[in-house]
Amino acid sequence: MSRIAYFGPQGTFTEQAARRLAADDELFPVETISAALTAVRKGEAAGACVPVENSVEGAVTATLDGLAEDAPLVAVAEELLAVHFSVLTRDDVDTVRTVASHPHALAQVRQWLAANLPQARTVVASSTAAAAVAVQRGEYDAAVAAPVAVEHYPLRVLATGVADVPDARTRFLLLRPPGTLPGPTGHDRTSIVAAAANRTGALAELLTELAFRGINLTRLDARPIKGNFGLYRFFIDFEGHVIEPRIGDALAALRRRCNNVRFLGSHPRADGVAATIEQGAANQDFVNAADWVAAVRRGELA
Ligand SMILES: O=C(O)C(=O)C[C@]1(C(=O)O)C=C[C@@H](O)C=C1
Repeated sequence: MSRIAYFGPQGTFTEQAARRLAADDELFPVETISAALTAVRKGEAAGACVPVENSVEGAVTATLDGLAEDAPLVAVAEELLAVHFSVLTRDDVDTVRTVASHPHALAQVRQWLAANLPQARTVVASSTAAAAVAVQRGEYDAAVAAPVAVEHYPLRVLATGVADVPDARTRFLLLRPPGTLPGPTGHDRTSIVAAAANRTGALAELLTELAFRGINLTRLDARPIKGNFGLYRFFIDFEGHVIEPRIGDALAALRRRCNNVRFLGSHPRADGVAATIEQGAANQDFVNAADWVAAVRRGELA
């Protein structure tokens, strides 16, 4: 049994994801995403569970930035959770004047808050569960939290099933130091972060390397390279596993073209969606083509 740090405190959506991703491990909460990554880098945890993207609010930037810098970590598994919230308050609150939560959570319930608690001011907390803790302490009147939070913090449930977008989902990663990769399944996702050269067409060239090999993107995010105004690094997720010839071929091309490429993992997709294979871009096509070149070099074929 190993120790896995998760973005806490107890009662976050991330804790639920960690329970599924590392069911046999000992889980411990840390206050921030950055602290979860640091725990792994310092060897205090064997892995970390953190959110990476939400279908309504997009990238969890603390996770992206944390993966691009410092010692490399790789995603070995992912989990997808449906996200709808409970609004929690204390028994002594008559009128809700302040509502606290994680910024991603507040962004997912903006319309609900405007319609149901128009008088309330929103306050940012480090996580949904941290907001529940603050309400319990009397710092704020209500928290937008995961439904399980009420099992940890004895608060009054003002509303449940709160979500502006009914099928909102958040994707979570289980991160570990580089080591053995999970095996390919046919429904994998590979993630990289790359700093394209600062010249016309550099990003287009990078994406074309993937497109040429029939590789379907599942996400593209740009984040500023801090301290270099106007320069960005690109987080690119695509279908496939690094062990596959077509993916290895694309990664080698990106490595040639980019200033910097960091591999962030290949692992099965939580939604089980199989990779799209374009005509002429199957792994066997790459193997056959390489065999043909080898035969030409040996003078056996022309
Ligand atoms: O605060 C939490 O409960 C988290 O796990 C973080 C987080 C996020 O970063 O997106 C996870 C799921 C929800 O979308 C809202 C917040």
